[in-house]
Amino acid sequence: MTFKTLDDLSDIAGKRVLVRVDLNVPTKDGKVTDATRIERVVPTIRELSEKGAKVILLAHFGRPKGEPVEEMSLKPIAAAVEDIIDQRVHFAADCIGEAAATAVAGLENGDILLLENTRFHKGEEKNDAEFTKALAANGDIYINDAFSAAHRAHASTEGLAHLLPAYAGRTMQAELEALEAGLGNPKRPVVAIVGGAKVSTKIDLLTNLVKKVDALVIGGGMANTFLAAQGIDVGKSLCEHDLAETARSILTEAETSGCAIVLPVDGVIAREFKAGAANEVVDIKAIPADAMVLDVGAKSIAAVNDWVSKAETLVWNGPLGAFEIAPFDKATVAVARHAASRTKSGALVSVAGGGDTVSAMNHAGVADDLTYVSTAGGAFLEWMEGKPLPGVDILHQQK
Ligand SMILES: Nc1ncnc2c1ncn2[C@@H]1O[C@H](COP(=O)(O)OP(=O)(O)O)[C@@H](O)[C@H]1O
Ligand SMILES: O=C(OP(=O)(O)O)[C@H](O)COP(=O)(O)O
Repeated sequence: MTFKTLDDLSDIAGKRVLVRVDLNVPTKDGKVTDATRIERVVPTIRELSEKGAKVILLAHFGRPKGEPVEEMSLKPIAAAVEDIIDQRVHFAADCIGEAAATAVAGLENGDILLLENTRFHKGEEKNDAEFTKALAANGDIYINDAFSAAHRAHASTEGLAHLLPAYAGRTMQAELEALEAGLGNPKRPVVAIVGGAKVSTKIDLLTNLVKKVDALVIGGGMANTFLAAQGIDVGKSLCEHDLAETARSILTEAETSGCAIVLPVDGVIAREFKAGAANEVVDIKAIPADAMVLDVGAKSIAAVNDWVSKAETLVWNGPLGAFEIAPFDKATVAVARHAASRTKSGALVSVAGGGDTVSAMNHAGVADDLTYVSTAGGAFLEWMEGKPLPGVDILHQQK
C-alpha cells in the first residue's frame, strides 16, 4: 500500500490547502521550549507556499476537552511558527465558522494561516460529521503532516480525508520511511523504555508491546502506577491508581511472553515540583507519604543502562523523570548519553520519540547521535506494535 504525497500535487496556485500539523510543543510560561515539531513541518508549509497555495494550518494544543481554554490557545504558537519559517503567519480565533472563513477569504496566494485549536470543539475528538464538514468548507485539498497525531481518529487527522483529496506531507512521509528503515526488521534484543506522564493513554499500548520486545523498562509517572499496583506506597507521586488492574495484567502478559520488566528499585524524592527542590534518594519501598518520586535513582539508572548495553535495538518514549527541572533530569540524561554512545559505536539502533522525549534528548545533547528521533510518542509506539494508525490508513485508501 502506498499513499499520495506532495509529488502528486500539481497546479496548486490559489488552492486552499488544509494542512494538519502537530504543534503540540512543550512550552513554559507561554514560550516554546522545544521547537522540533515546528521545524519538522516547515518543509511542507514552505513547499506549498512557494507553489502559490493558500496554506491553512490545523492543529491541536493540549487536551482542552472540547471547549476553549485560554492557556491552550495556539495564538502564541503562531508567533513561534512565524519566527522559524521567517514568513508572516496569520491567525484566526476559531477553526470553523465566520472567523475561519473570513481569515481564509483574506489570504493571497502563498499566504499562511493558522486556525485556533481544533480541540476547542467537541466534534474534533468525536470525528463528528458536521464538524468535519465545517472544517472542510475552508479547503480544496487536505494534507496530513502530523504523524505524531495519526493514532487519533479525529476530524482533522482522519475525517477530513473522507471529504477532500488527501495527501501525506513531507514529515509524515519521512517519519514512516525512517521508522521502517530503523525498526522494520529490528535486531534482538529489543529493549523499550516507556516513561513520561501520559499514563492512561499509553498504558494500554504496553499489553502488545511486551509481546514484541525482550525487555520493557518502565520509568517516570508510568512506573509509579506499576509500583502502586504491586502494593508499593508511592506517596504523592504522579500515579493513576485506578489503572492498577491494567498494570497487573500487563505484568502477567510480560511473563507469558518472556519479556523482562525493569521497574525502578530506588527513586529521587522531593516535596515540591520545582527546580532545585530539596531531594534525596530512597529505596522504592520507603517513599514517605508526603513525598513524590520525580526521578529514578542511581541503582535504577545502572539497571536500565545494563539493558541498554545488552540491547541491539532501543525504542524510547517518555522521560524517566521530570527532566525539565534539575536535578530530576539525571536518569534521563545518563541513559540518553549511554544510548547515544552505543549508537555512535555502531552497536545499537536507537529510536526515541514523543514531544517531551525529543525535548529531553535535546536537553541531553544527544538528538543528533541517536539513529532516529521521531516527533511521535504514542503514534510511534502504536506503529511499533503493528497497530493500524487511522490517520495513515485513510491516506492509503485514497484512489
Ligand atoms: N516521576 C515523574 N513525576 C512527574 N512527572 C514526570 C515524571 N517522570 C516524567 N514526568 C513528566 O512526563 C512528561 C513527558 O511525558 P509524555 O507527555 O508522556 O512524553 P512524550 O511527550 O515524549 O510522549 C514530562 O513533562 C516529565 O516532566
Ligand atoms: O503530543 C502528542 O503525543 P505524544 O505525547 O505521544 O508525543 C500528540 O500531539 C498527540 O497528543 P494527544 O496524546 O493529546 O492526542
